[in-house]
Amino acid sequence: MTVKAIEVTNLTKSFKNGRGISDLNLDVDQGDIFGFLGPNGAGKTTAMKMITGLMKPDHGDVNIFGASISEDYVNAMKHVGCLIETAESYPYLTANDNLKLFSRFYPEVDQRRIDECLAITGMLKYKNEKSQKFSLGMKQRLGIAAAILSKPRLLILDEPLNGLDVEGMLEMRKLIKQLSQEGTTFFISSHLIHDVELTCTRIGIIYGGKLVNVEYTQNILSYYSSLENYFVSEVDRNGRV
Ligand SMILES: Nc1ncnc2c1ncn2[C@@H]1O[C@H](COP(=O)(O)OP(=O)(O)OP(=O)(O)O)[C@@H](O)[C@H]1O
Repeated sequence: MTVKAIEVTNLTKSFKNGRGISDLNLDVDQGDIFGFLGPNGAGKTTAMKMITGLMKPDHGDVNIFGASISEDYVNAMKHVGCLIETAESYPYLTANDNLKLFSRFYPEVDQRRIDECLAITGMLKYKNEKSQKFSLGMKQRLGIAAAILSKPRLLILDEPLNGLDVEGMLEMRKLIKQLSQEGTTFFISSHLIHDVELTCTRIGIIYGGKLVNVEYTQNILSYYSSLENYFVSEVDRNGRV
């Protein structure tokens, strides 16, 4: 049996205001483009921060390719690239120099690979421009370029379409599919139902801090006319909170 890309067990985080994540259990198989779909405030970023070790859960654990985030962080994150919340870069450095700085964590990443990542994300033509002049979409692409530098087996992306225009969204979707065909597994959070429907092979719906259901996109679309109809029906079935 192949090891799961991500295994989340009983993940719980309760903020002082009573909101957070409650007893989240989910698996992401290798090869999935897993869409973590939920409205604003559903708990996507909180879950993703715990999955990538940026936030400590109250309970539960996460295994990535079999290694525990809480007990074996370095091994768990060894094959992971991530982009959580907004893509940060050094504004006074060029796109190229930002990636060079980032690549110091990865001895195998050379200038050729940096150029390759800039090309893959459509940023090669802005290679020598400082990131302070970049639009949100360009910063997002630079963030993805940084996340794929080390050729990670798993990419964890929090709202990767944030700030992208229609053309940017099409390109990002194409990029995700291309990397997926080359063997990368994805865990992507989004509140954009239409985009998740077009991009993801499996979908987990999160609502009010709880995972409502997980299903293959193909199965959803064989029973429902759109992901939106499925989403509304699942949320209703599980009781709006
Ligand atoms: N540090 C915190 N302290 C208190 N409450 C928080 C904290 N971080 C998040 N929350 C609350 O937890 C809930 C989940 O927030 P989270 O940012 O995970 O949602 P999200 O699904 O990523 O939403 P969005 O799409 O708007 O980014 C929200 O109600 C939010 O107000």
